[in-house]
Amino acid sequence: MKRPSTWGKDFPIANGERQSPIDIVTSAAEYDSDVQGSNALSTNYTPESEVKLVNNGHSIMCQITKKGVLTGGPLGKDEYRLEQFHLHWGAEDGRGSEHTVDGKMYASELHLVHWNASKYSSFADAVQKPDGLAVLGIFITPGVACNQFKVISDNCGKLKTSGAEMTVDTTLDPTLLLPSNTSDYWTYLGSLTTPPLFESVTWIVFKEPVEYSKEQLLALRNLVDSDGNHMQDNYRPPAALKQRKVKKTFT
Ligand SMILES: CCCCCCc1ccc(S(N)(=O)=O)cc1
Ligand SMILES: [Zn+2]
Repeated sequence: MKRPSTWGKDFPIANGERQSPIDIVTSAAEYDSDVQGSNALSTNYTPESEVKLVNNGHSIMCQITKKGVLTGGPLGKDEYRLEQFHLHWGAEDGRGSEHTVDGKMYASELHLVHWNASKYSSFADAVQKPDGLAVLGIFITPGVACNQFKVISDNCGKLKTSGAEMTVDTTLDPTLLLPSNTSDYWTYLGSLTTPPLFESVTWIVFKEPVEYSKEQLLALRNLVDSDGNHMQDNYRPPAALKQRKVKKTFT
């Protein structure tokens, strides 16, 4: 994939009104009490009984096969189905996340991608609809190892080149990839952060980062992309906020 600065030519929506990621200016975010209590954000994931991993040339992706559901919070009454998760990261710890918080970049960002199964028939059908997708963004910071992520990081060596796929014969519970606090998040209307950049994503970015070990981050940086280079810095820089408001669920 060419550099983000070149995307505007082939994907004019790159300069659209609801592009992602954004810099989250915490002082400008508006508290929204409506996303608490009974309609708090809720995940109900079924652990994968085997794990399908793909090096798709610009990230490492886990294709979900079990029924996993995200509801509540900013999603109204709709039920969003977990489709896949993947990550973005830097060449070093000081950069790599797509969203930033008051200009701060994290080392990596995990995206759990869901599609609106209450209104659409498939991910492909939902991917271009304004209320089609919901993505959970989890910031990653260097620290202790994340045990559930070992299923991915321990297999990066076997997924080195673009197009490589494998099925790992182990279970994986996506719930264990989430931060302990899933009540505090920012949410706003945005887009896919890679081409085709469709403006179809309700973003939910958790305030609490998750720790991965140095080794786990290094495993990501040793992957090879579709250009045959080390897969690093596969993050899009923040786009203009334009006429949008970011909501927050905490004071
Ligand atoms: C017509 C096929 C479209 C596939 C779109 C795949 C995709 C999913 C999530 C994200 S992200 N980084 O915004 O979570 C980017 C791209
Ligand atoms: Zn992503």
